[in-house]
Amino acid sequence: MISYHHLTLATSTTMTLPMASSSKPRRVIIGVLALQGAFIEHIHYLERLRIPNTVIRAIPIRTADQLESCEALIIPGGESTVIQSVAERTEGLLPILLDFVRNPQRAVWGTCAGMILMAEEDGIGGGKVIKGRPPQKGWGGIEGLKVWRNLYGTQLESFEAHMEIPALSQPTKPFNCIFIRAPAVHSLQPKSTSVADLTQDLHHTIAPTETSTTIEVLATLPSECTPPPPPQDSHLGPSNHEDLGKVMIRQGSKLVTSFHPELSGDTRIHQYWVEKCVLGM
Ligand SMILES: NC(=O)CC[C@H](N)C(=O)O
Repeated sequence: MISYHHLTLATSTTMTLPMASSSKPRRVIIGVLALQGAFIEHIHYLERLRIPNTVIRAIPIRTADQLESCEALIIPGGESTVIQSVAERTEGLLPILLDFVRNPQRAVWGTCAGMILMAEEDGIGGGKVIKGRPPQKGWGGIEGLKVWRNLYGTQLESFEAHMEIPALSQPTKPFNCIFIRAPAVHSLQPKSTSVADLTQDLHHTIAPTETSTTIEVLATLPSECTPPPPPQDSHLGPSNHEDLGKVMIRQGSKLVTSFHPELSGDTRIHQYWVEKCVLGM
């Protein structure tokens, strides 16, 4: 089911679907925040997708105007403190970015550092505290998500976990999940919504009235891979041990993954996000 080993170069084939030729294709512009980190890989993966009757244009986002031209956004992995500080120093960008990320109608996907940035406003712990700067703030996106930066350890503790993810196409084909100084979920306690664990369920359905708010846990690491709990006396409060291994979480149009699908050689998570969160298929 799941194998776990240290990081090696990953190769795999991509999945493509035939283009339908009949009706006028839907055009969608997807932005990838390009302030720092692994943004170009996401652009390349989006360009590889083949979704019937859909034309995807993937563009790098560095300004508020560019963001406003997009329907959906990926916040890539990299270094969340650097992405935050470049966003702060880019005129007019941060307020538009925060509105975009917090708007339930906008599809947003955060990978690794991007997941950190999609935590609650006061929901980030761990990592280095930079002297003279206030604690890093989350931008929001997933309700009740608190994360702990670098809980799996340093770059040297990077690892791969081959996991079956039931929500994806070819669900029994393991996905190569690559963790690089990944954050762990400190706790996932939404105030007004429910959390559905879909890691085992191949035939799940979420009632239509709940789809916009229900939090769906789509992948969880096995217990032997989960990191040790963070300090219990931090400003985040006690962590929830059961939440630590949750590595792929969706809430309506929002998705977070603590690993790097854009380095896996496999486009199935990009396909999933575009189909379910961006196009609502
Ligand atoms: N691979 C990554 O995106 C690492 C995230 C990084 N540890 C951070 O705190 O932002």
